[in-house]
Amino acid sequence: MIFSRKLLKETITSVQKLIKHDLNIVTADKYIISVKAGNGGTGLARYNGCGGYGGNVYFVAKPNVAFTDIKRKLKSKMKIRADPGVSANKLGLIGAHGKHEYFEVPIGIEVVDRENNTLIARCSRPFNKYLIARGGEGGSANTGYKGLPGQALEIEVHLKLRPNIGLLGFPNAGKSTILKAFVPEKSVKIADYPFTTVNPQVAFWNSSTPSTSSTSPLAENFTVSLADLPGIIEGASRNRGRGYQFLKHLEYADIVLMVVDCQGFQLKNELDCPFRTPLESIALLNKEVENYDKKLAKKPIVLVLNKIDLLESDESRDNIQSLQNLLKTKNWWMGLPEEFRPTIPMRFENVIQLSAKSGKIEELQKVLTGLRHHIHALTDVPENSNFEEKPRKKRLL
Ligand SMILES: Nc1nc2c(ncn2[C@@H]2O[C@H](COP(=O)(O)OP(=O)(O)OP(=O)(O)O)[C@@H](O)[C@H]2O)c(=O)[nH]1
Ligand SMILES: [Mg+2]
Repeated sequence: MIFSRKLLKETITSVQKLIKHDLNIVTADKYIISVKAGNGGTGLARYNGCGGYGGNVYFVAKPNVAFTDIKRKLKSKMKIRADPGVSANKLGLIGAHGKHEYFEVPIGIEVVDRENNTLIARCSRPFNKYLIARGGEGGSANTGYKGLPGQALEIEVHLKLRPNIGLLGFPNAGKSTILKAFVPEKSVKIADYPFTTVNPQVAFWNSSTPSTSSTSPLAENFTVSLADLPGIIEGASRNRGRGYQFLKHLEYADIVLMVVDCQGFQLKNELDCPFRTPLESIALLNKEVENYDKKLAKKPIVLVLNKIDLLESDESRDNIQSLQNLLKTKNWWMGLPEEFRPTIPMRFENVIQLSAKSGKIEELQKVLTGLRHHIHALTDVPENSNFEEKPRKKRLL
């Protein structure tokens, strides 16, 4: 009996651990939902009766809602509906308004209208409500006593991670190995083939470095979130290799950690996948990032030249040293052929040589700690919603 209790406790603990671990793996970061606001109720022409307005559909940003809760609540139908307005009749000349639908979503999601690919709302303010679809006007003399239809639209909701530090690089560069070096207790999938990481995953690193600045909110002991993203490939900004879905997670990153294999990169040993030197890889990553979003190329970026333990000759070590020196200059890209040159060349905050596999990442940690003035506390949510609500018209009757 005692034994089985112990076993049960152990099982519960390991399941809890697993769940905790799973929460940090982002298995879904986009849903498609059909939204329909309520139709207006019909009026009654003979008695000048007015139908009620249809209900609106709102999203309410809530801190304790997870992205996957959306799917859990909507199940496979993925539909959100608000009530129609009540029609006028002889006994009730003013029809009641339809009930609004308030749907809870996690903070930070973005809502895009699929028809014209426009951003409808950025749900960034906790407990704020965001109008997604407006209910139809109730029938009255204005509308010829017809109830107007509520807005109907198909939307995409996007989860964008807000990591303090986002890892960027071609496949196999060693991004996950770096994450693992930061958080050795986390189970991270690492392998010697491209696309090992298929879903973004987030880890938390606690730095207990003594404070040098009294102004930083994160002085002394601070925790930063790191997002390990799947490797992108050339053409990622045109969504090749689902690149768009991964680059979007860097939009809100405070610092981008760009990782490049110091021996260069080739996706496959095939003609249409040419070998890229480390410098070409960096320039191509720069181009992908700027094509996706110019603002991204201007973020604070730390560049890691990884796998230096694989450099065998003095000559190759010297070459990497010269490359490191070149990358610290403003015009690092100028010697490249035209097709590699970025439009917005990145200015690296720092360039580091590393062997992530060895786990010795103190220098990188020091550099990131030195950049903590760029890092927002994990609770900060930038506010930039400008969506205004239009009140329902007052009716005279
Ligand atoms: N020798 C050496 N190998 C490394 C180093 N860092 C990573 N590797 C190896 O490189 C391979 C790829 O490492 P990952 O960390 O999975 O690379 P990734 O960038 O996360 O790859 P994707 O998830 O496919 O984008 C693995 O076999 C690692 O063990 C390093 O510093 N030195
Ligand atoms: Mg990986």
